[in-house]
Order: sequence, then structure tokens, then C-alpha cells
Amino acid sequence: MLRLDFSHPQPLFTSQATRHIEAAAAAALPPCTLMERAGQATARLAMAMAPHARTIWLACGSGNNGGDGLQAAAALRAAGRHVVVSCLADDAQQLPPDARQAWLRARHAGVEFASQPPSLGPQDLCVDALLGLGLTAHPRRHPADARLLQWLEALHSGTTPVLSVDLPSGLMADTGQFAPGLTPGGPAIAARYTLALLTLKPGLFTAHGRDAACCVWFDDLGVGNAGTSPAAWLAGAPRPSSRPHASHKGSYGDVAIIGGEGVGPRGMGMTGAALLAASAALHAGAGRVLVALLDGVADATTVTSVQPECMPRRFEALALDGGVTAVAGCGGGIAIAAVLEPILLQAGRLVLDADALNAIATDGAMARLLRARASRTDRATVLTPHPLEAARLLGVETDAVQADRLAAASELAARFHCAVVLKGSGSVIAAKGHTPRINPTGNARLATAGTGDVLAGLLGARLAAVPATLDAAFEAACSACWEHGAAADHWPGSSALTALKLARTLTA
Ligand SMILES: NC(=O)C1=CN([C@@H]2O[C@H](COP(=O)(O)OP(=O)(O)OC[C@H]3O[C@@H](n4cnc5c(N)ncnc54)[C@H](OP(=O)(O)O)[C@@H]3O)[C@@H](O)[C@H]2O)[C@@H](O)CC1
Ligand SMILES: Nc1ncnc2c1ncn2[C@@H]1O[C@H](COP(=O)(O)OP(=O)(O)O)[C@@H](O)[C@H]1O
Ligand SMILES: [K+]
Repeated sequence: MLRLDFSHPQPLFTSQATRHIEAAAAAALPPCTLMERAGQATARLAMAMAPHARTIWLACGSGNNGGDGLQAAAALRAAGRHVVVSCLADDAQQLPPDARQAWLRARHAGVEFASQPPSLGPQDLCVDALLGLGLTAHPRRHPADARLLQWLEALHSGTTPVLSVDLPSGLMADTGQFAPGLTPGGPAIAARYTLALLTLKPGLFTAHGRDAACCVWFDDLGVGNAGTSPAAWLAGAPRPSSRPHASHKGSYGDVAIIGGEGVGPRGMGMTGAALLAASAALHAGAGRVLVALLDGVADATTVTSVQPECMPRRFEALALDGGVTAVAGCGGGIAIAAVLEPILLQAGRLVLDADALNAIATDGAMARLLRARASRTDRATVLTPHPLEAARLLGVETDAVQADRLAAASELAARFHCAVVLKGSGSVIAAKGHTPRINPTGNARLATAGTGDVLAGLLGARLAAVPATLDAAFEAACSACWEHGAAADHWPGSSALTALKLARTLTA
């Protein structure tokens, strides 16, 4: 059993692949072995988490997730703990075969069964074994058992810590969305832990997964992956960079930030977005940072007063075909559309963010130019949409993107022949020929204006230092997401996270 610390990559398997792994393992083992192991693992973790619990309440469903809970109850009882089980199945016959054995074992062990949760305090523990991999968006039984909803609510809003078995009940393993009708009312009050069994599932790490699962532990139940391919990888920490002594600023590339519409065209100034990206690129180690503000009136001091190391440029004075890495769109407004064509045609390495993405979503000719870049061996492009920008690019609603973030990122990568970062909690990085990655770092302190511009600038710096290939762009995007999130994770609790401060904490 291990507690995930996000330093190493971890394979993530869909529910279908997990079923395959489970079936292969079960066929090679005596009956009930996997469920006994699941129960033992759950009991061990429960005792480690709440060594002073007076009572451990196990809420068990009427499938095999409930069976895991019943096995855990028997193991906890055998270890001398006071356990109370509430089970949605009224008798063993309502349970699938392995879970039926677990029920009988719990009964024989003298576990107390109760139809309502016992009285619990903050030192006690709840075990959530109501729903696991078998959760479906459209259940067979309508309406759901009233006790299910009541117990989910008790788990969610109580002051007692909760250990979820395999998955937080109600969360769908593949997408990190809650099944209809099972979305919790608000943030959980007490600490939450999840013990994933057999495999780690993508839904634990993206969309609502991170809030629902919180601290994730993993036990493979002594079973291998049966040669099954993961649907995604949880990204690991990038290798620390080292700079050879015999290097110079030219070794780390030029980054050109193009964006920052002024107040003039529409009365909505976004100069700051470009400056944030520039500051991020600089601090992340770009050799030189050039800034082309799309603002007819801005003079050089607009840039240099924020960051004197950055070099202001008129757009026409950027030698886009001279090996510069372009980061286009940050605060680009409508002005970016006018310069997008030369950017798409000439820039070798390119990050497209924000308004550049919106321009492509509404202009078929630009979309064609973007796709055509893939036919050149000296081109690498990364798109960094947030869910709304992704929805515009795909011509769907934001909810449809969020409903399956892995699928949406992969579809964008396939449609535009680029590497893609679909931002948000558990950013998804996708590119053709690569298994998608989910970034495990970052937190809601990043939910403040300008942090996406910082990511774009950081990514520009990473991209500038690698070959202009899709593979290198994919790796650069993974590194940038990890570093961006880690900077927020290490943020001092006493200080507000703002985008410029974030940019200035980045390192080469
Ligand atoms: N077998 C083994 O050896 C091993 C099994 N393992 C464990 O088994 C778990 C998978 O078990 P599973 O397949 O039985 O499904 P499970 O998660 O219990 O859910 C089924 C229940 O949920 C219900 N339900 C579904 N959707 C619903 C909804 N929207 N709203 C309301 N209810 C809904 C559904 O109701 P029904 O559709 O039948 O009416 C049924 O009662 C896995 O996560 C892991 O913990 C592992 O430890 C490895 C060893
Ligand atoms: N709740 C969150 N958890 C993790 N990361 C987040 C969260 N909210 C925002 N972020 C990250 O912060 C950045 C915000 O980007 P974006 O929405 O483009 O903002 P802006 O356009 O204001 O710069 C993205 O990298 C996103 O993944
Ligand atoms: K569960």
C-alpha cells in the first residue's frame, strides 16, 4: 500500500480495464481472495488513520464495494475495534457471491449491524463502501434507495473523517464527475481519504475527483496489470534541470510574447496578461524574452517598468522565422486575429493561449493553417485552453468538455494535430501518439486572473529549450503544468497567491 505523493508517474486505468484486470486475477486465485485482501487493506489503513477511534462506522452498499466494507468490518472486529455496519442489503441473499461471503464473515465475527449511523465524533472514523466501480450514470433501480442518499449525506456533512473504499461513492471512475443525483451539496467538512484498490482510476485526479478523493492511497491487492494499457498516466515530477557551465543565453532560446490588447479597440485593456507571460518566461529561464504588445499606444516603458530584462518589440520587428518561440494570445483580444496568420505560418515553436484560441475557433482558415503546421518537421505547437476555450474549439458546451476531460483533450489534439493542455483541476495533457497525462499538482489558489498567462509564459520557456517536435512539446507541456501547480502547492499559507508573484517564484 502506498500514499501517493505525485513524485512518480502512475498508470491510470478505466473501469473497463480494471474489470479486465480483476477478472484475470480472480481466475488465478481462490474465491473471495481479492475481496479479503481489499478488506484487510481497508482495515489496516482505517486503524492507522484513526488509532483512537471509539467507533468505526462502515456504510456498505449492495454490490462488491459493500463487500469490501464487510470484509473490513470483520477484520476490524477481529482486531478488537468497535465497528458498526449499516448495509443497503437487508440480507445476504441480496448481495453478489463474494460480498455474501463477506456478510457472513462479518456476522460470524460479531459485527454490530444498525439501520442508522451511530453517534460519532471527530476522533472516530467512517468507512464509505457504498458505491465503487459499479456506479453507473443510469442505475437500474429508480429512485435510488433513500438510505443511500441519507448515508451519503451523513458521510459528507459530518465531522468524522471518511475513508472511501476504492472510490468516493457517487464519483465516476473514468471522468471524475458525479453520477446524476449524487453530487454532494457543498465541500466536505471532515478530512477525507481514498484507498484505491487494484488500479488507480483517472476520475480520482481530474474534474471533481481531487475534491472528492482528497488524500489518495493505493493497494494493488498483489495483482499485476495483466498487460492492460493505461488510459492515462498521472504525471510525475519533471527531472531537475541542470545548466552546463559551457552555456549562454542563446542555449535557452528566445521567447516572444504576443498579446496584450490595449484599452483602445474595445475599451478593455489586457496588457497585463502579456506582461505576466513575459515575466513567467523570464523567471522560468528563457534566454531572452521579447514582448510585442498589440496596443497601438503602449511605449517601451510599459514593458520595461514591469520587467526591465524583457525587450519591447513592434510585432513587425519580431523575426518569427528566426528560431524564436512564440507565445500568442495572452490578453490578445480581437487584435491577435490580425497577426495570427504570420504567427501560424512562421513560428517554429508556438504556444497558443486565450484569444488566439478563440480566434481559431471562429475562423476556419486559421484552423486549417494550424493543422497544416503538423506537416512540417520543424514545427511544434501547444494549445492551452481552459474548459470554455476548449468548448469553443470543439463546438460544444463547456459541460460536455468537463463531462470527459480526457476525451476532450484527446479530441482537440487529434483535431488540430497539436499538443494540448486542457486546464483546470487535474489539467489533462494530450498529443497524438502519447497516452494522455493528468497533472497532479496545483490547487484552487490558482483560481485567480492571470495564472493561465503565467502557465503560457512558463511553457514558452520550456518549449524554447527543446527541439521543435510534437514529442518534445508534449513533454514540455507536462513539465510546465507540473511546475506551475507545484509553485502553488508550496505557496506560503500566509500570503495571497497573485499571478505576478507566481511568475516570480518560477525558476529555470
Ligand atoms: N469482486 C471482487 O472480488 C472485488 C471487488 N472489488 C470491489 O468491488 C467494487 C465493484 O463492485 P460492483 O461491481 O459490485 O459495484 P459496486 O461499486 O459495489 O456498485 C454496485 C451497486 O451500486 C448500485 N448503483 C450503481 N449505480 C448507481 C447509481 N447511479 N445510483 C444508485 N445506486 C447505484 C447498484 O445498484 P443496482 O444497479 O444493482 O440496482 C449496485 O447495488 C470495486 O469498486 C471494489 O470496491 C475490489 O475490491 C476487487 C475485488
Ligand atoms: N481549482 C484549481 N485547481 C488547480 N488548478 C487551477 C484551479 N483553478 C485554476 N487553475 C489553474 O490556473 C490556471 C488558470 O488559467 P486560466 O483559466 O487561463 O486563467 P487566466 O486566463 O486568468 O490566466 C490554469 O493553469 C489552471 O489549470
Ligand atoms: K466507495
